[in-house]
Amino acid sequence: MTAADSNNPLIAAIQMNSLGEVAPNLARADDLLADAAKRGATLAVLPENFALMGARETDKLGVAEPDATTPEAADAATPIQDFLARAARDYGLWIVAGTIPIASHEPDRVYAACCVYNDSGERVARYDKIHLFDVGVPDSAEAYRESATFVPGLPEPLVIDTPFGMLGLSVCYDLRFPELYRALSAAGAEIIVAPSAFTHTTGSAHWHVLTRARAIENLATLIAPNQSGHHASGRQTYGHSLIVDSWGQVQAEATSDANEVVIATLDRKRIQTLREGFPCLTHRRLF
Ligand SMILES: O=C(O)CNC(=O)[C@H](CS)NC(=O)CCC(=O)C(=O)O
Repeated sequence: MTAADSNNPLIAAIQMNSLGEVAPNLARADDLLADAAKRGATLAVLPENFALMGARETDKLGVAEPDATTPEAADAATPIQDFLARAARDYGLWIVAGTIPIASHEPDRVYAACCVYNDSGERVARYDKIHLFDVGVPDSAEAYRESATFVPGLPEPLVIDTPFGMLGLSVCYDLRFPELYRALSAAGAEIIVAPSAFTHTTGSAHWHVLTRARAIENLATLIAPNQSGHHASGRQTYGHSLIVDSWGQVQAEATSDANEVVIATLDRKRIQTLREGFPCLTHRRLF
């Protein structure tokens, strides 16, 4: 298998243990992307918050950037987005860049933006996380209020045309909202990404079931890189980054709780064959 085999490209989920400073996280992401490219991947997906898992949620405000494709960025520094464009171009790799904090119209809240770069380093899409993690974790002292720092994206499915198929975008907590994935597959998605920072507690209980269910329901390949290990906040994330095929089987899974690249073959033909022979997507009665 080579990267040139466009019907069966290699795809990578990049697991990270991101810490509290941007520069070392970008250096680590750079190494991992280079490794994915060297191993023949044509698409690599970074986890949520790959550039910063800070001591406090509000640390993300301090590193938020204007959207580099807008006039507001003309006089501003955009080091994270510059890095992503450069890495995609240098490594000839499509990159789905987990999430990064991008400025909103509000002074004290930002978007959790998932930007996609093609292998020439052009940004071809931006999805803003729709569902925000405002929860108390049952039977634990853990509580999260993502909406204190983040503005939700508009509730619209985003699917983009790529050389390896129609790619649907989602992030982390979105995995608990199956209607988004229905909307993505209805809009043509064959591959769905879900870059994540699942907590260790909820990941142990739900990560494999949620990712596999979304793949099974939609007969779509799911690429779900996760944060892993302990972070500057003292929190622990679950790891077990996954590539799940369109029949819901785990094709590749991270085995460490550190930085790791997991790679699998995307079988595009199988997605089509499955959808024709097992047409549950066309048997829908409600949505
Ligand atoms: O915790 C951190 O520092 C980073 N986490 C994140 O960035 C995001 C928002 S708080 N995590 C999730 O959405 C977890 C969802 C989840 O775990 C579930 O749905 O069970």
